[in-house]
Parts: sequence; C-alpha cells; structure tokens
Amino acid sequence: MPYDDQAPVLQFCGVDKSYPLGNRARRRTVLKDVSQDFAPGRMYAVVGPSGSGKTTLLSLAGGLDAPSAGTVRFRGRDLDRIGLDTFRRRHAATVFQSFNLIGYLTAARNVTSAMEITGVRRRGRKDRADELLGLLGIAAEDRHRRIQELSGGQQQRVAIARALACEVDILFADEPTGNLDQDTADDIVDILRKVAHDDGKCVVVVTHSAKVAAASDEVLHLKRGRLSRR
Ligand SMILES: Nc1ncnc2c1ncn2[C@@H]1O[C@H](COP(=O)(O)OP(=O)(O)OP(=O)(O)O)[C@@H](O)[C@H]1O
Repeated sequence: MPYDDQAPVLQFCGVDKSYPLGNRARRRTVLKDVSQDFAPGRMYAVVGPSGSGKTTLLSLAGGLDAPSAGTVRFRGRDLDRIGLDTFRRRHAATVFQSFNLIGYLTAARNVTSAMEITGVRRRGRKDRADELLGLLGIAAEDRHRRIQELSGGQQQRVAIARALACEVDILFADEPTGNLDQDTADDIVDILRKVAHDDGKCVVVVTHSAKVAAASDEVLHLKRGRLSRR
C-alpha cells in the first residue's frame, strides 16, 4: 500500500502500551487508548507529570517500540507494515536528552556519519553538514572540534543538525532544553520552531518546561496514561 499524502504525517489510533510487572503475568498499563493526529509544519509539546508516559509515547511515535494494542501510522501506513527500522531510517529522527553523539568524533563528522547511516546525499555530505552546523550557530572553528570539547548547548545544536541531516519528515526531541541555561534553551526552542514553521517538519517535543510548551503550536497533556488537549 502506498503512502497517503492526505493522511496525517503521524497518527496514533487507539494506542495502548503496557509493560510486564516483574516476572509475574501482571502488566502495568502506561498508555490507554491514545488517539492523536500530528501535522507537518507544527510543533507539539507533550507535557505531564513524571512517570505519566511521555517518553513511552515518544518511543512509540519514533518507532523505537511497538504498541500493545492499536496502531501508530505514518502517512496512513501502520509502522508495523513499514517496519520500525525502515521508519526510523527514512522518516523520523530523535534528539535525545543525552544527545547520543559520538564524543570522540568532530561535530561535522557526527553529522556526516548520520547521513551515511541513513543513506542520504551520497555527494556533498561535507558541504551539507557545514551548512546545517552554520545554520544552527556552530562557528566554523568549532565544527571540526570533537564533541567532548563542546558545551552542552553546542552539543544540543549539533544533535539537531544531525537529525536534520537525515532529511526526515518528523523530528522528536526528549527534553531538548533540560540541561541548558535559559538563553541557550530559548535559542534551541527558536530553532525547533523554525524547523517546523520554515522547513515544514512535524516537531514533537517532550518537556517539563512551561516555556517550551508555551512556544509550541499545540500542547498535549498526558495524565494517568490518557492524552488530552485541554
Ligand atoms: N521498558 C520498560 N519496562 C517497564 N516499565 C517501563 C519501561 N519504560 C517505562 N516504564 C514505566 O512506564 C511508566 C512511564 O514511564 P515514562 O518514562 O514513559 O514516563 P515519563 O512521563 O517520560 O517520565 P519522566 O518525566 O520522569 O521522564 C513508568 O512507570 C515507568 O516505570
């Protein structure tokens, strides 16, 4: 079945997620009957108390795990049918709180290696990495320094450049401003908004920050496994 360009870029349809409790047959239900459409060109914030299932939701949306019931769809196709690996490689990128960069490689090399892994842009990878890092405010002299020599804010910018280099439709970010000072956090939020509004990507951010939520186009609240727009 081909992708349906009219369908939401991402869609949760009656999704439940439960985890086994210890070695018993009982399970803990974390998400209950979650249904939500996500559109391109918009930034969504997922908020809720600790343990409410935000990261779980992100891992299902990003194809890192599968629902216990219901479906997650990309442009009308069930992720299960697309294959979680294929979905992750071609359509979605996640920026983790820990950045998940390779510390001993340079900023530029982290970006080009993502392009190699996902198979995008056989030509001009170095130029594209340079361009993206420049757009994200990494100075020319810092682009060839190792990640471990860069500040937390710089690393977060490189992590976003790395995700954008994969040329995917959806960008997920788990607490993207969690470890940053307020000015740097504000810059990162501006960048994510631009990625949604100027580049037309669907951006989904898990956050505890009221400021990040206020900067988003839509705020989704998770409470006891239920998602609401309130
Ligand atoms: N792999 C797993 N196996 C078992 N239980 C899990 C697993 N992942 C998450 N959980 C449980 O699911 C619940 C929701 O966890 P999750 O990390 O999604 O919450 P969260 O809202 O992101 O929390 P926080 O804001 O503290 O990061 C928690 O009770 C957690 O213990």
